[in-house]
This record gives sequence, structure tokens and C-alpha cells, in this order.
Amino acid sequence: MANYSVRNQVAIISLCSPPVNALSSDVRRGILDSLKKAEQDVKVAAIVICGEGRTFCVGADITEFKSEFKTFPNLFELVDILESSPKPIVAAIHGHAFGGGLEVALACHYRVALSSAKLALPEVKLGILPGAGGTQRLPRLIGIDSSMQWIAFGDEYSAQIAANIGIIDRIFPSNADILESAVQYAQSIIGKSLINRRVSKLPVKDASKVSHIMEKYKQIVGKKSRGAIAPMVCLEAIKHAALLPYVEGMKKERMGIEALMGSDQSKSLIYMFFAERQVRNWTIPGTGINSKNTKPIKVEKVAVIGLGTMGRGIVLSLLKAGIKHVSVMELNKTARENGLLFIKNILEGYAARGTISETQKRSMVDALKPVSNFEMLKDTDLVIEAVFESMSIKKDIFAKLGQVCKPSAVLATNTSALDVDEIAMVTPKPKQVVGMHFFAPAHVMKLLENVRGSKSSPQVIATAMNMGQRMGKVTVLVGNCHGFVGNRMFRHYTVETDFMLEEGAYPEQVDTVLKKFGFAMGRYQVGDLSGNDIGYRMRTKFEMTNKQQPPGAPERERHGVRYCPLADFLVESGRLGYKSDGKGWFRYLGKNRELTVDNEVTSMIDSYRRRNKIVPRKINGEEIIERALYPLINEGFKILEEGIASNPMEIDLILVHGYAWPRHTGGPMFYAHLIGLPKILRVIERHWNNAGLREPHWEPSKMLVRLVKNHGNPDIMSWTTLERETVRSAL
Ligand SMILES: CCCCCCCCCCCCC[C@H](O)CC(=O)SCCNC(=O)CCNC(=O)[C@H](O)C(C)(C)COP(=O)(O)OP(=O)(O)OC[C@H]1O[C@@H](n2cnc3c(N)ncnc32)[C@H](O)[C@@H]1OP(=O)(O)O
Repeated sequence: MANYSVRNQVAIISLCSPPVNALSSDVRRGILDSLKKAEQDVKVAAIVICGEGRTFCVGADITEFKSEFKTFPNLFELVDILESSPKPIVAAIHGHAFGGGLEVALACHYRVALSSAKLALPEVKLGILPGAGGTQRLPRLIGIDSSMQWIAFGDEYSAQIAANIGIIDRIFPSNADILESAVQYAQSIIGKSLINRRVSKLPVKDASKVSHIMEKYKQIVGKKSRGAIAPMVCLEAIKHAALLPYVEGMKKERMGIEALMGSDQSKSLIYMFFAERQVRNWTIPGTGINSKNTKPIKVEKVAVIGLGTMGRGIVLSLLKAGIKHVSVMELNKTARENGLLFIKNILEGYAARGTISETQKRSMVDALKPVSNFEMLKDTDLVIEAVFESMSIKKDIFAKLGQVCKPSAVLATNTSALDVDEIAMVTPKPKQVVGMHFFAPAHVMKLLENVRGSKSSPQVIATAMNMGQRMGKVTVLVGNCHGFVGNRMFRHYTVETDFMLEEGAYPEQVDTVLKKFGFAMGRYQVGDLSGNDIGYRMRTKFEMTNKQQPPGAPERERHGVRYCPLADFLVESGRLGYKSDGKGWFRYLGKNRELTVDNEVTSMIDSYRRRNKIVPRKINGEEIIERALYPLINEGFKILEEGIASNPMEIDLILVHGYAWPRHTGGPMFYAHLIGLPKILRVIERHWNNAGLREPHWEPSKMLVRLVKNHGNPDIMSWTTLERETVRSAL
């Protein structure tokens, strides 16, 4: 709803819909009713629209997208009514003016803001476009070029930047009273003509350059938003602002939003938006323990052990989170010096770019406390071990930590696959141990996969979850198993794509199809970038690599299971990827590391096929997608079935934020939901029937089978509940 009052000739319409004043049908109706009152009241000479509570307005109510936009006034009807008001309207912005919130402000005749306010048209991130005049009004205020920048990428901007380009008319200090300031401002404009204040009536300044600007943004969008439809539709709509009168442009905007709203991409992106918020409410499946009934311990002093690639990033994340005491322990002198230098250089960079102030930088540097022995960690609240991925080294460290740290200290291991329980057992208090799996580079990557060991106490889990949130990370809680959620699922992707190489595909073909699907890089380029030796080391651990096999052992089988040794040959011939002189699955040439197909790799694959008498066949794009992605989805269901993840959203967040799964498909589980579970199961069963025990990753998940058998194609939000009910009724 909206509240209405009058103060010294100024009517105040305050949006009141906690927590973020989204423009629900009630709020829209409230604004309209208040506007009518203000227009009819002869004592009112100006109007202020503001937001109650923490923010001005974050835009349309996303939860209403599904149900309706039919009730009067619709948002695009409301903005035109506001703009045509005969009395001047001032938008008073604090907090956020996002999406429809900014569109309402653009329809007002003046906009004032606190300097701390943030503005954005982020609809593109939900797979739609600003559909309440944003694509038509913004270009009339700031031009085509800046509008394309704002709308096609949806980033937020400070009120000061918005003022510099002409969106905001007056900035007030962040500690000013926005309402009081706006009322005074409104009094100062009483009686002034509104002729030049109705944005829809203004010309578009750089309209003549539209084709040129459009081409520029098409190129950028093509590269940055691979596979996403909305950014291009946004550009088209903005182009029409330059070419058509406002009313005609609005028709085009309307066509754009009708095409996008309700599309699979938009559904996926909205699902992601809510998943990112929902994941804060973690739960331990089957225990009743959750974020609501468990408090984290207070963490003031943190220590990081190891200053390699992971440790450095973790230290930076802690500093950015405002931790005032970060002990760093690295016993190797060169690694310590390099690590500290790296951290300081990154902080310098942040300060130079204005991301942090000089004062903040100094206090971050002061927070760094190099320590040289374990004794010095005795009053630390949280220790994050980030040394080399070796069970024996990690056990050694945890045994020492168990001796010196205070009993309440949380001891976290940054491991990507090792058994958290095995590490915990070397300490006197395994309940204090938890896994915190960061992704490299840890100060950049948004994902943190926290791993609850079988003994981890709820409070310890809550502390790790809380720390991840303090670091601004999408923090997901998962159970302990080999590879946890992300690596466990991703392994099948690499295994099955390599089988396709055996059968007839080539790396460039597989990568092209995956990029078309929306991955920023294909499976083979990713291998080259991160180093093909990583997977090789893992396979060595399980005695699977080519070199470890006795003479005469079958080339295409390990421990009774189908195996493709092509990745082993690659590494054994020194082709680790970017780092080995640009040689991996591909060749990377020149300063820009231009990716090219390497005949040496093609010949290696061809001769392997000949040696094994494999007659190559044509593998089409559809088969590549199914075989690369469906085993991963199948594993996702097994993960849900085992309670390693408590819902599909957690899995999707991990794959999107940690493994570059294209966000606009919503992650593997949401993608499966869009395709439909019956089809997913059919394909998995077909492969399983053909391959059998030799390819266990195709063995259909029992949960998937049960869902399809009992419920056909149930909604993703009901999967875990339905599964629980089925299992319970079978007991
Ligand atoms: C099928 C054919 C149909 C044809 C129809 C044609 C007619 C259509 C006319 C449409 C006109 C559309 C007009 C408009 O252009 C569309 C929009 O405005 S879309 C919305 C754009 N806005 C956003 O995307 C902002 C989203 N929010 C955020 O980014 C963040 O919330 C924030 C603003 C940066 C604030 O962040 P935080 O402070 O961290 O707060 P939280 O994120 O935790 O949010 C708190 C709480 O609020 C919920 N919430 C946030 N935004 C919205 C929202 N827009 N709608 C509903 N709910 C919202 C959020 O989920 C949190 O909830 P909680 O988790 O606490 O329950």
C-alpha cells in the first residue's frame, strides 16, 4: 500500500510494502489513489513520492510475475498517469531505485536522492526488459549510449554517477533526512513550468548515432551474455526510442516484454534470484536443525594456514568482509613473501580503482598478522586451513590445531574433495571441524561450498555459513562425500565428453556445442585453462592413469569400468594446457593466446581410434548436450536422494557459481525441470541399457525413477517433499 499525508502544500505519497517496497498491485493502487487525492486537493501544490523503511523501491514485485499484470493500474499505465499529472512530482530516493522503482522515478518530474542511493534497471538479469517505459524514457534523459550500458547489463550505479549524467536533479548527503530534503526541494519548484520536465516528451540527443552505437553494444553483448536473449531485446527496444515517437516506442517495449516474460530464460533467472536468497536458510536434512534455530559463534579473530593461490584469496575475502584480525601462517619463506605481496598489491588495486578508500586499505593491511608457529593461534576463533590437497599434510595440521586452539575454535579445511570426517578424527574435538570449499580465485569467485562432517556441531556449521555470508558469498551447505556436490557432478561431464572423443567427436566440436548452450568456455578449453594435470593427479590417486597400468592391461577399462585414456596421453606428452607453452587440447598462439585446433591432438585421437579399432561416427549437437549434461543431472538426483544437498536450488547455485553453468538455464536441476523429468529419465535409461555396469554414471537415480513413476513431471519445488513422502510410505 501507500500512505498519504500533506505538509506545507506538499503531498507525500510513501510506498509502504516491507521489506523493499516492491510494486505489488496494492502498492500501485495505493499510489494511484493518493495521486488522485493530491490532484483534487487545492491546498496541494507539489507531490513527493518516497519509500518507507530502508529503501525507495526495488521495482515490480517479482512474486507477482506469474499471476498477473492485469489489475489496474498496471505499472506501465501508472507511469504515464504520474507523468501527465498537472502538479509537479518529486521522487525522493534513498536505498535503491531499481527496475520499476526507477521507472516510477523517471515518470516523476524531478528526482532527488541521498548520495548513498543506488540506481539500476536490472530487469535483464531476470530475463526481461524494463517494461514500464524504462527503455523509452531513459534514452530521452541520458542518451542511447548510456542507456544501452545501463539496460543491457543491468548494473547498479551510485546516485552521484546518476546525477552526473542527468538522471538525478539534486543530491543530498547520505546522513540527510530524505523526506525533509525532498519536501523542501518540492516547495522550491512550486509554480515552475512542467514543459521540459516530462521525460517522454524530450528528444533523444544522440538519436542520429543509433546504428553505430547499436553495433558496438551488439558486439559486447554477444560476447558477454552468450546465449541470453534478453540483452539483445533490450538493445532493440532502446533503438526504437531513437527511431520512433514515444507512443510507438512504448508499443515496441511492450512487445519485447511480452515476448520475454514467462520465457524459459526468464523463469530460470527468476529461479536463480530466489535461490540465492533461499540458500541463506540452510538446513541439515532429516534433523530439524536449521539456520533459524542455530546461532553462529562470534568470530573476531581468523587465521588462514597456507598462502598459496587459495590461501591468498581467502585472506582477501576475510579482509573485504571487515575481519579486523587475520593471522596468516605460511612456513615457506618465499611463499609467505609472495603471498603477502600479492595481497597488498590487490588491496592497492582496489584503492586505486576506488573500490575501497585509502583508510579502508590501511586498516586491511593492519589487520594482517603474519604468525610463525601454531602456538600463536591459540585465541583464534576460526582457523581456515588452505594448504596443498594432501590428506597426510592436512591431518598433520589438524592434529596440531587440535592441541593448541581453544576448545570453542572452529577448525575449517579448504578441501575440494577430501574426506572431512577423516581430517576431523585426528583432533580431540571432531565436532569443531567443518569443510569450507572455496573456489579459485577465492577473492573473486562468489561460491563457497561448506561441508558438514558427520560430527560437525550445528553451531560450527552456523559459523561457517555465517562467515560465508559475511564474505558476500553464495554460501551453500552440503554433506560430506567424495567431491562434495560440484566436483562429484562435474566429473561425469568430463568422463562422458571424453567418451564422445573416442567415438567420433573432436574437442573443438564439443566445445562449440557447449558454448552455444551458454557455457563461457567448453569442457576442453576449461581443462587447458585450469591445467589438465589436476584431473591427472586425481586419477593417479585411484591408480587409473595410463602410465600406472601393467603391460597388456586393457586400454579402455579400469577396475571393470569403461575408461578413456586420451586425457592421460595428453598430460603424459606434456600438454598441460595454457601453462605448458600454450599446449593442451588446443594450441594457444600469440600474446592473446588465440585458440587454434592442433593437428597433433587430432592425430593423437585418430591413431588411438585406429589402434582400438573404433570406427568414428558423426555425433550431433543434441547428442553432445545430452551426453555431456544428463549424467551430471542424474548425479544431482543421487545427491538429493542421499541428502548431500537438501534441495535442487543448492545444486544449481553450486554449478552456476562455481562451474560456469549458464545462469539463464537455471542450473542443471532447473534445466532438467524445464526439459521434463520423463524425457531426462528416458535418455538416461537408454544409455544405461546400452552400457550397463561398465558406465555406472548412467545408472538411473532411484529418486528420479520414483518421481517419474509416481508423479510424472512434478514441479521442481516439490521434488524433495515428494521423495520424502514416497520413502516414508515405503517404510
Ligand atoms: C505472459 C505475458 C505477460 C505480459 C505482461 C505484460 C505487462 C508487463 C508489465 C510489466 C512491467 C514491468 C516493469 C518493470 O520493469 C519490471 C521490474 O521492475 S522487475 C524487478 C526489477 N528489480 C529487481 O530486479 C531488483 C531485485 N532485488 C534486488 O536486486 C535486491 O533485492 C536489492 C534491491 C539489491 C536489495 O538487496 P538486499 O538489500 O540484499 O535485499 P534482498 O535481496 O535480501 O531482498 C530482501 C527481500 O526482498 C525480496 N525482494 C527483493 N526484490 C524484490 C522484488 N522486486 N520483488 C519481490 N521481492 C523482492 C527478496 O526476495 C528478499 O526476500 P526474503 O528472502 O527476505 O524473503
